[in-house]
Amino acid sequence: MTAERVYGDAGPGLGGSILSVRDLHAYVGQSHILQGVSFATRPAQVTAILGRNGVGKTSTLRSVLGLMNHTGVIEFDGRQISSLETHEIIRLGLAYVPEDRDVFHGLTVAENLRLAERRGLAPDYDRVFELFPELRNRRGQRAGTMSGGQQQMLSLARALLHDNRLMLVDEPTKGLAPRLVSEFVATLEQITAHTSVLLVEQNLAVARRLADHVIVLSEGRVVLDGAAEDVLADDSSIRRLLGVAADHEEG
Ligand SMILES: Nc1ncnc2c1ncn2[C@@H]1O[C@H](COP(=O)(O)OP(=O)(O)OP(=O)(O)O)[C@@H](O)[C@H]1O
Repeated sequence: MTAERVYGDAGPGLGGSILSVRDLHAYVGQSHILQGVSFATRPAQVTAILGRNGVGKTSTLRSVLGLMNHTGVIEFDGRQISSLETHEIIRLGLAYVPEDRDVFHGLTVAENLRLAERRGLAPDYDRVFELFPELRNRRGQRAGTMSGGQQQMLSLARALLHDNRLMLVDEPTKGLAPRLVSEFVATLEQITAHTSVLLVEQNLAVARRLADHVIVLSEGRVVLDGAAEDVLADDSSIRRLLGVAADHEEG
């Protein structure tokens, strides 16, 4: 199944793309969650996956990471990774920032960061503290006592300790107060300036600010795929598929 509308040249299997997904099917028990998802990220760009609740956005990220039962072809840097274990996939240079913020509440900021260090690689604490100066000041604080926004920063910081070819980031602004969303997006903009990102995002204003390329999922399938400015300008499709107007600004 191909997208119902493809804008420009964003078809699956695009030459030079870091991640290419073809005919991805994923299952939870008897439920057929992803029903032939195909797309390719573009080099050095932010690809946003949009869609209503439950359409399979998180399942797409989890399948790429080998965390979900799936079939199909997933290529990372030209290498087929569908049959690899998650730890092998991560080691190829893929970072995951999950929706539920993978911080250890009982551990301090410094301990959370130390646990994210990868064996044999030098962690880049300078980069992390430059992006998140507040975390330097809170090194001794238990993560569970920090605000949602601060925990989200820590979750991102854990992924940024090492260089990655691609970051998979799931709804980073979810649950953040509107005032914090804008601040957080500014930090994400700095990160996306030099790292390719596959971003799941429900907030259209955030997608508009960060995404170069957009795919829209509906019922486990890609239904729109193209340059962000083209896809997000298609008001009737956005209204139908996301339930909001394309010019709706939130947060
Ligand atoms: N572990 C699971 N057990 C049962 N159902 C699941 C599981 N994981 C996903 N699903 C179902 O698969 C469908 C897709 O879920 P997924 O989380 O991928 O959607 P989503 O687009 O990310 O939604 P949301 O925006 O709500 O996070 C949903 O109907 C969800 O209930």
